[in-house]
Amino acid sequence: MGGGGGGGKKDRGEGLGRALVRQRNKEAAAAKARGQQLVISRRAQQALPLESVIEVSDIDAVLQRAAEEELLHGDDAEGAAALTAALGSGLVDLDGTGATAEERRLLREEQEALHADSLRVPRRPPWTAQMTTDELNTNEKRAFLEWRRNLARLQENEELVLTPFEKNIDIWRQLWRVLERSDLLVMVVDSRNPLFYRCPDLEEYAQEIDEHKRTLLLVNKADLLPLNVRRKWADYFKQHDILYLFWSAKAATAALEGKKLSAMEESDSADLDTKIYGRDELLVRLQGEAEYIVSQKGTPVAREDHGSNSSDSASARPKHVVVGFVGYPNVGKSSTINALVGEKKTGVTSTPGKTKHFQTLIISEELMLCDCPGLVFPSFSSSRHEMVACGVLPIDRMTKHRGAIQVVADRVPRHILEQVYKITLPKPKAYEEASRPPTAAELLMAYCQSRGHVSHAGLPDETRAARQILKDYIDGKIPHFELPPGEIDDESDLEDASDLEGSAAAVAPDESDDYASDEHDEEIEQAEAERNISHALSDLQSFDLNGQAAKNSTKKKKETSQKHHRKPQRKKDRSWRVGNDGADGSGVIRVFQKPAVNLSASSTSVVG
Ligand SMILES: Nc1nc2c(ncn2[C@@H]2O[C@H](COP(=O)(O)OP(=O)(O)OP(=O)(O)O)[C@@H](O)[C@H]2O)c(=O)[nH]1
Repeated sequence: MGGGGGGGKKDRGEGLGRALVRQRNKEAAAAKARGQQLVISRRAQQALPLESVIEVSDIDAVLQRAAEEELLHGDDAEGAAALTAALGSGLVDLDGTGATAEERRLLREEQEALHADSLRVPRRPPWTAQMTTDELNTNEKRAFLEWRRNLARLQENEELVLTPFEKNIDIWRQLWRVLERSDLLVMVVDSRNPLFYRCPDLEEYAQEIDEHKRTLLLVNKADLLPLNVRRKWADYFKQHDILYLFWSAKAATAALEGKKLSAMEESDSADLDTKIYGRDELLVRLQGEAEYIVSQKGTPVAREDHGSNSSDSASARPKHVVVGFVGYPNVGKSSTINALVGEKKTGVTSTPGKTKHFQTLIISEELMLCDCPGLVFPSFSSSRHEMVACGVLPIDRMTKHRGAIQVVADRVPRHILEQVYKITLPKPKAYEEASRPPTAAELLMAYCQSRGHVSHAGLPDETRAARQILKDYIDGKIPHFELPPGEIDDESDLEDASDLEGSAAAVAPDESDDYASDEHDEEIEQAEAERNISHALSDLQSFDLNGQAAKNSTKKKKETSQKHHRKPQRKKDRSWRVGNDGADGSGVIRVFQKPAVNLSASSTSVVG
């Protein structure tokens, strides 16, 4: 694959691109060494596409954003210099050293709790329709830099490790717009670790904009979570007054194609708290919640906007309730929207950070959806490696792969890794703790050996192995999930994990892997995943974190008829994005699908 004749051209292009990147890096390094700021001309900045700026080690990008015209040269030059210095030093080394000693960990936790309030989503400064665009712009940039400065100050505290987060104001502006427009905010999270992807401050911010706005936690990828684990999370969410529901964009998409995932069969026997909602049920619920919120406000649905552009006059707008979708990259926002719309409107890939602009989709006369680009919120604790493993930082930009692989090795039982990959991992030495997880080096070595992956230098090709393993982990081929705080894994949770469709594919060594070449092709990789899934279910009877052999090895896995439901996915196709709504440059799609069953008779239940 990969378009024969284009190879040479592509190579030349990459060469030039690399040279430019190298040159920019050199300039940035030189500027940093001189303690200078890298000033980028206004024209150059305007020409830049809307790009996520997350990787803090990319000093060029950080400085580029920090060098915002007069804001850095104006009345607060001292503070700006401090910000630049802090950004250039503290944030670069995020791998942290603090988690080694127990005392250090406790101290860090204490400090994190103390500074939890400082970890905020940037607020849009107050504005009025009378303000000029320039005024608005400057105010927003100023407030944003102040936010960056506060975070940079946090970094001066040695006990705190701030994870990479979104630093492009334009991406946050997208979030501001979605927040302002939405009646109901849907925070999409990955069910395998919902708290990692939840941002409580965003919920608070929504209520600051309007006290009636509510946030619903859409616990997506629930097809990867056994029923009894969903039960535990349901209890946790209810205890903590979190409005939530379980959902699987994948299952909903399959249902649109007339197929049923095994997770949905299991869901049929679940109660309201733990069931995985279907597409129509979700639409009913979303509209019901949003209408309830609007009724609480006491305003007619064609209400005054919460602060979008003045040209977007209330009278011209239809009577929709608006549901905004937000969340980290790769949690499945686009897949969810596509499933709700009933056809492909937003691109889906396993590469985080693909959605760059928010999109508006009119589902019916009453319901409008807003899809926000994926955002990496600032947080403490989780390491950069963890963020790669959780799919929020792109694998392809990963340079130190062992750290992220260690996250996988620590979380997935040794024997599951062995079964999934049909490899044998070295046992712990006599003087080591018998239950210790494999090291990243051991896992990578065993994987490379079994596949014969050798790099140019004749060494095991760890990079290729690491990318593949991480991809399998993120896609759910390697089963894993977190339990609510305080819950302890028990065997039944683990055994149930073996019933999950799409989990734990036994990936035979002779199968080609997704990273067979640098130009990995997503369609091939998805087709490969399909082939593997069917072998996995019976192999995972003994999913057991403590390494104990599973009982019930005779229990046959349910062979589902939907194993091959997943078609190879295409790359994100954004050709449908045409025109804009005239208000803020965002695309508007009129879908006018037949609304879900009886939307008007929807429930308005609010947990808690
Ligand atoms: N198993 C499973 N995988 C899912 C589900 N929903 C999405 N995915 C996968 O998760 C990956 C990310 O999905 P997207 O819909 O592109 O995620 P996104 O949140 O829009 O990502 P950004 O564009 O980066 O913001 C893709 O590989 C999807 O196939 C689900 O319900 N179950």
